[in-house]
Amino acid sequence: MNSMSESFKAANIIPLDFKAVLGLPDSHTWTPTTEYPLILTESVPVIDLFDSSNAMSLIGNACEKWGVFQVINHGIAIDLLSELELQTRRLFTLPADQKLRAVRSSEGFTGYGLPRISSFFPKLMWSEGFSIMGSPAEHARQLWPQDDHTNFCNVMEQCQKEMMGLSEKMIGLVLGSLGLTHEDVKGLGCQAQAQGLLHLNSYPECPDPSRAMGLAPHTDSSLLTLLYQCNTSGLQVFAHDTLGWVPVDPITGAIVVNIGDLMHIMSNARFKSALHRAVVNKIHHRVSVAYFYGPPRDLKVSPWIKLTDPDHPPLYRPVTWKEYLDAKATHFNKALEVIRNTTSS
Ligand SMILES: C=C1C[C@]23C[C@@]1(O)CC[C@H]2[C@@]12CCC[C@@](C)(C(=O)O1)[C@H]2[C@@H]3C(=O)O
Ligand SMILES: O=C(O)CCC(=O)C(=O)O
Ligand SMILES: [Fe+2]
Repeated sequence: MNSMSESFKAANIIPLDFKAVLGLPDSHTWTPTTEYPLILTESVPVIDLFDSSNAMSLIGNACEKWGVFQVINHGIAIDLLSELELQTRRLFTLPADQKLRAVRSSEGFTGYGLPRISSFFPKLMWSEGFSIMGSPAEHARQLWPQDDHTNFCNVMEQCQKEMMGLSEKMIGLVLGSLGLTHEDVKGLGCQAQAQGLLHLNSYPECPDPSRAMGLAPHTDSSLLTLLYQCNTSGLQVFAHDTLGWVPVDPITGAIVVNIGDLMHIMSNARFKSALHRAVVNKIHHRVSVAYFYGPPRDLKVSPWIKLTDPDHPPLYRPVTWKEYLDAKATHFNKALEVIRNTTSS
């Protein structure tokens, strides 16, 4: 085990043992930029799903302006979200060597590791993650070989189920706001085939937050992402009109909904995927949980016919989620440009 963790360390592909360092190591020191200010006078919309009379139009406006909004009264029980936070903290507070038993393989999607976008930056991020697709039992056994991991698995499985349900509901509302029905987008909105990935994020207390980066600016590759911030601030969204970073203040029990790149493609760029980042702080160990919702494995995603006409030609060529993730792994924030039709303006 030791030799494996040593070789990963040498290649810088496993997270730091955050508890073992006192100051910010050079490997994690970013040059602070003042290029884009923090904007405290604006905030992303908060939409009450219980008030179904105008939720759809509020969602449409939020997707056009921000690509992100928060939902309340979404139907996922607060007790389950609290359990989710507890189990997430339980995992990340394990000793570093224990977490490394469940390290994500280079080709794998699941397990413990650095943010996948780390290779695009000269400095490392002040965070670690753990991805789950389907049953987490195998990784849970590696993490807790002696202890009971039933609770961890039950909570993660229940959350995946609930988040899949909420994603389906949100997709319906987002499509509706574009004037589309499930009939128009055959192949989407079918729980049996849609794919979801639950991703736990951990941002330990940081000795020098102004020179560290929790999660560097990125858009998600999904159709949409649900994010539970566990009541600790840190998420910021880039506002393209005012050119600044807007904090997404956590609201107890609220879930953040992000438009991902695949929805950007399907809406023919009417809805922009939201550029966002996570900052860290000195006092709190912040955890968050993202659920990436995507189309069925073999479905080629392309701009919806109904949203295109001679004045609005399809801007992107068809891609599967897997093909898009491959493009993202090579081109990162330029992936959307790479799949843009060359004939469109
Ligand atoms: C399905 C996925 C989306 C994601 C890559 C992944 O395979 C699993 C982790 C996801 C995540 C979480 C942190 C930010 C992000 C850009 C990354 O590096 O890994 C996203 C990826 C994404 O949306 O492209
Ligand atoms: O932790 C957060 O607030 C953001 C997480 C995120 O952007 C992600 O997991 O893709
Ligand atoms: Fe994200």
